[in-house]
Amino acid sequence: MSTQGQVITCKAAVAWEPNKPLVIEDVEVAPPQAGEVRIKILYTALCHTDAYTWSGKDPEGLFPCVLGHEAAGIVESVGEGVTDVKPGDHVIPCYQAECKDCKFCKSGKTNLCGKVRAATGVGVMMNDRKSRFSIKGKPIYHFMGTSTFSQYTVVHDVSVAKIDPQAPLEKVCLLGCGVPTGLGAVWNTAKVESGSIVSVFGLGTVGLAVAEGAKAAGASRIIGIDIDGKKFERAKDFGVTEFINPKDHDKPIQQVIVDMTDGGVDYSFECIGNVSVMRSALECCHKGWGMSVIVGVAASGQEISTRPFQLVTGRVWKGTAFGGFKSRSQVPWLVDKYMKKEIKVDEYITHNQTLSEINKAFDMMHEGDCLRVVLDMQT
Ligand SMILES: NC(=O)C1=CN([C@@H]2O[C@H](COP(=O)(O)OP(=O)(O)OC[C@H]3O[C@@H](n4cnc5c(N)ncnc54)[C@H](O)[C@@H]3O)[C@@H](O)[C@H]2O)C=CC1
Ligand SMILES: N[C@@H](CCC(=O)N[C@@H](CSC=O)C(=O)NCC(=O)O)C(=O)O
Ligand SMILES: [Zn+2]
Ligand SMILES: [Zn+2]
Repeated sequence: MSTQGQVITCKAAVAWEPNKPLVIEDVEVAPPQAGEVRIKILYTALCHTDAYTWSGKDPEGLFPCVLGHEAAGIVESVGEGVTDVKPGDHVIPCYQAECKDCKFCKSGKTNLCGKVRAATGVGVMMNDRKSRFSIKGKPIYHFMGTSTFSQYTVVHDVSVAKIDPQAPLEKVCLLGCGVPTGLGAVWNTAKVESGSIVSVFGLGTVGLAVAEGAKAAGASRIIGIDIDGKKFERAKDFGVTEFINPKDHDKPIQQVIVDMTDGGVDYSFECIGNVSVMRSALECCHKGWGMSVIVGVAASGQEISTRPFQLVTGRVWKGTAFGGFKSRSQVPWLVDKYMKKEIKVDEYITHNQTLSEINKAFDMMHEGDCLRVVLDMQT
């Protein structure tokens, strides 16, 4: 029986309050309005940004909400005027939209899009500034324009990438966030050249994807820095050539790196979300040209600092959102690269769980051996 035009009642993990366990609830998901798409989510991974917002440290965090933004699914129905996808299409929801028409999209200078950001930042849909999720009439906020911890979600059409239907959704869900962010930080934001010396702070999924991207770009040395020494062995498989544990050194870590690289690295990447490490990442860069890219998301109220002289003497400080990838145009390309075995995805999945086990899955995510946990949403 078709569900088009009907309210769908399904299971979703609801964050009622910061830091309180998520609760699996029966949630009503309204039909998509004009310019919207309702997606049956089959698989979602957990990202540290979900945990960050859940913790209450995100200034944009709103409760109650349905978190989740790294997923894959199948279009169930579309609203009026939606032409780029149709029911049955395999898709990846994209928290970074791409309308191809706004000032940002047309600039050729950024992957940020202005079309729906004002609505997604406050947990509602553009059309009527309301949520499509409710429980017994009480609205539940959307999150990042994706809310993938629900068996069905509604997103804006500019936030949907249509992908190869042959691609395994239980794997390519990862191409909704962490892996593209690391690869793109190297390829799009820093534009690392062959022969470069690179340092990566934090060897979780994002940092390992930076290493993978740097290896593909032909970096001559890839220095991985992590306070958890257990991360080092696995990181070799992603391209890391040298390892430093800051706990093994008395000197500031930036000085250790400057000393071992004849003046500093060409490119550094902060993949943790720690503002003190962001400073170290900048200051380990080579005078005159070294570039540091902030990838990690820092808590509300945190600020970065350095001596301005670091920038006066030629170091460059940048940041990246979704690795600078234009989502609707380039996520399908990333899926194709995965299908051709040109990028890793499976290797980042260390755990599998189901939606009902989501709280356990978040506990796992915080364990040292975990990269990504993928949830099967339909069991
Ligand atoms: N800018 C963007 O578009 C995106 C940003 N992110 C952010 O990227 C960050 C990294 O994400 P994941 O790799 O999934 O996280 P993760 O928690 O798996 O990895 C972080 C790593 O940093 C290490 N670490 C922690 N403190 C450290 C310190 N002081 N010095 C050295 N290493 C330290 C940990 O041991 C861990 O291996 C998070 O802040 C996440 O929110 C994630 C996706 C997209
Ligand atoms: N809401 C937070 C900012 C969170 C943030 O920086 N998000 C990243 C993606 S992190 C994915 O896991 C991002 O793309 N930001 C750009 C954007 O438009 O949101 C805060 O207000 O601090
Ligand atoms: Zn993420
Ligand atoms: Zn746009």
